[in-house]
Amino acid sequence: TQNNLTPKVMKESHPSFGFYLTKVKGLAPEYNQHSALDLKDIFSLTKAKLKASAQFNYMTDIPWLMKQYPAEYRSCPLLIVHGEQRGSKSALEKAASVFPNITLCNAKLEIMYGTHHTKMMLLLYDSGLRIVIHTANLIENDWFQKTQGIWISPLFPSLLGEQSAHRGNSATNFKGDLLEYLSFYNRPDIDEWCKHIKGHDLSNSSVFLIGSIPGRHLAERKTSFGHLKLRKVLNLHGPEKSLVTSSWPLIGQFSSIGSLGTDQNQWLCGEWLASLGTVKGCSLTSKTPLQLVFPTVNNVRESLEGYPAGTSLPYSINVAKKQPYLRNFLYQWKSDRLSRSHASPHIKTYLRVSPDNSSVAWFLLTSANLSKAAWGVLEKNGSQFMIRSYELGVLFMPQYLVSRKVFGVPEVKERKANMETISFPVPYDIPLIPYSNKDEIWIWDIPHIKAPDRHGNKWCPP
Ligand SMILES: O=C(O)c1cnc2c(S(=O)(=O)O)cccc2c1O
Repeated sequence: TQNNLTPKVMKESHPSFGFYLTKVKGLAPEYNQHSALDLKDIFSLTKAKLKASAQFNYMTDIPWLMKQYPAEYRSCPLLIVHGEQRGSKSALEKAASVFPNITLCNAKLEIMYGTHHTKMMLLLYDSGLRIVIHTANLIENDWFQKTQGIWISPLFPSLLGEQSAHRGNSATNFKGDLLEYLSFYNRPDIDEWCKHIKGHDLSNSSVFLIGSIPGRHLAERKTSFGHLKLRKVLNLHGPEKSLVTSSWPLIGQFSSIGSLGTDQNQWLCGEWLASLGTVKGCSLTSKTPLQLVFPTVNNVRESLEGYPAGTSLPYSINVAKKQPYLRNFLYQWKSDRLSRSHASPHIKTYLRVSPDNSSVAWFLLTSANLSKAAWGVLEKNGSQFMIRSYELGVLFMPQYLVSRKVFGVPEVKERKANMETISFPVPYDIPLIPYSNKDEIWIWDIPHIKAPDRHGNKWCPP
């Protein structure tokens, strides 16, 4: 019998720091009960009355989305922010036209190949505002058989009529950064939501916002977004370099990979790794060991979905063959602790781990895959920073969440003596498992016919 899996009304000091995964159908209850949510759970976390909501996403199935809202809220104003263009835009307009409460907002995409990847919900209640930043498309296929990440904010109280960009901010400047990110859409419907955000007290938000806005950013705006924003935050608020030395590996985990350049030292192990390897007071430690988690062909074949999981892992052969060096950094998807080794990853996470795999210096949940389009690339001798896509993520820093220097890693047997640390619920098993010499990286546009998946099918793309 399906016992009541909706979480108890969440204590604001939930030990997961507001970080959750999506439920996976068919798992034993304990793997779904506490730190896993589905969309209906998100709408039921509070008894407060929903007044309006905004959904920022890449793919939205409007009829399905409306069914996830409790019936009494299906007529509340809903703003859907998307990046559809041409045919798919008119399809979305057609689907939305059936629902008078839905307004569509088309994020401008003026740079080629840019997409609106950002996945965020703004939920305005009669007694507060909740923000959700996550990795799942608003389509059924993304919500019950994959590993997806969700950050749920506290229910931020109203400033009782006052609107302020500064009051109700936090030490992480979350409110300021969110307002800045939203201002770059330059859309009236989004500006309306900025007024709601200004009207609430976000001083309880203890995560940093790391967003990407398409553009060629100059001067101080270069560090407002993408990997240069992360570099700035780590430089100002990151771990001590005496503790987190360059021997601490950087783990990147994602569901797609872009063209990273023919030489790994150009972007990947150059400017990108220098940013993610930054610690307080210094950066440019590109000696950081790099570990990249991306599913093998076997990981996909053995997943709950079988080979079709690969339709959400769009790594193309034309890109892969230009960067064989990636092989040196690759690790498998494995999440036995959470019973999600077969829940194909659509989540994207980045973290810094100690060489002995006992501690985590910081953890980022984001929509950003491993690509220049998402993270940005310096151009014109570093004078401008070019980003193609909208992305959004939240950075969990131990000092701001548990006033400790590091998080622990869950299930670390030999806990160091008196290292009473608080674990961060990392969604995959650490230590990571490297690719075996027989493993191949998943590529979605070539055949995979050596062995059938659990549904008895092979993969023969069109
Ligand atoms: O969640 C997203 O934001 C996202 C973006 N793009 C995807 C693509 S593709 O546009 O890159 O071809 C192909 C398959 C799945 C995708 C996806 O899940």
